[in-house]
Amino acid sequence: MIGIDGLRVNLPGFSLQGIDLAVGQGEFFCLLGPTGAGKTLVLESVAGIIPAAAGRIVVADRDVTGLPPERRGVGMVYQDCALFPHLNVSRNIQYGLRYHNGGRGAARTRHHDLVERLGLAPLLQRSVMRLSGGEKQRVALARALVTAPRVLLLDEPLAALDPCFREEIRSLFCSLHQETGLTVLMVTHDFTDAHRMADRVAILNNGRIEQTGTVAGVFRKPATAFVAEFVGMKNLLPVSVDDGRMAIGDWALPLSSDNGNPHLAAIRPEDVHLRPADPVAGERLPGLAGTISAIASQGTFAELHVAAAGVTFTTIMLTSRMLALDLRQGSAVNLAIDPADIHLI
Ligand SMILES: Nc1ncnc2c1ncn2[C@@H]1O[C@H](COP(=O)(O)OP(=O)(O)OP(=O)(O)O)[C@@H](O)[C@H]1O
Repeated sequence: MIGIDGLRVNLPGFSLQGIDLAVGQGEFFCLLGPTGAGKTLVLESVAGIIPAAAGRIVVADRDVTGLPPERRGVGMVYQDCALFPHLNVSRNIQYGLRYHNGGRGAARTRHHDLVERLGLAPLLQRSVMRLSGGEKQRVALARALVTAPRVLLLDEPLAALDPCFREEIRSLFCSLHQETGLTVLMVTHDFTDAHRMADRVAILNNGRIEQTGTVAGVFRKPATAFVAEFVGMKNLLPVSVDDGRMAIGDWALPLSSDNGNPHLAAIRPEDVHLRPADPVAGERLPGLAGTISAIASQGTFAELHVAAAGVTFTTIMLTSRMLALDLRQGSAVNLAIDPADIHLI
């Protein structure tokens, strides 16, 4: 439904360097990456706001590379909503139709349906300056959808919302997507959004795609150290390989022939299980003796750094459990890590 082939964009000081992406009909696809990675530029290229220096963009089987924005069949919602402050809610929504050809009757029906669906009826005459963050996003969404776009582009639509509205708008996007089967390409730098909404994701770094895959695949099996760090693999530890065995620090483990020649072990913090020093009788996971070297409180959770086997492992634990076990800096502990949870890069 959206095809991006070899897209290049050259700007002073930044370029998109050969982006390839295929988003299927009805798919909810998230483009993730740190700030300045080029995510918005990819969306703006699809929307026709930024010209491509090379490559091809296809929307709904039509090559739109040379078409102006209003003829591409895309609707776009921005982080800050980009509503017109001098127009009321109703006129902001109708503005979306200004540059679009199409039946007036059908547009009126869509306008009516969207106003109902998005709960905007009581707000139609209100100035957009007097709306909450969540209401503004609903108006921006209605303005984008009133043109009946073939695809919806969302540029960090949740980033400016406080947590309460964020959940409301997340649920709204999910149900709208399920009801309409619309193809969605959304930019975010929050992996929670991807977990909640996306079928697949691509991770962008400095103008290039590092990895594309299902949310679970990228989360559990990052292809590069950059992606591993981005998805929160707090343990990225050097691996040495010798004679069919590998070692993480002093911890020796078997190396299967499928593992190739890894240089990094990536382990999620929640997969590093910490117990008080004496291993529980019958413990089946391999244990490593260690000492807590630092504790960083995160409120409900605490991040614990544990020196073991000559390296430092990072784990997380409920603060209440940590206090109940009387764990503190310097406490002797035992770490259990299932080798199946070690992802080799
Ligand atoms: N019109 C432009 N002219 C020149 N440089 C630009 C333009 N638009 C974006 N850039 C630069 O291109 C780079 C990528 O910008 P982009 O907005 O795509 O990043 P992003 O991944 O969406 O970041 P964020 O998450 O912070 O929004 C940045 O360095 C930005 O300053």
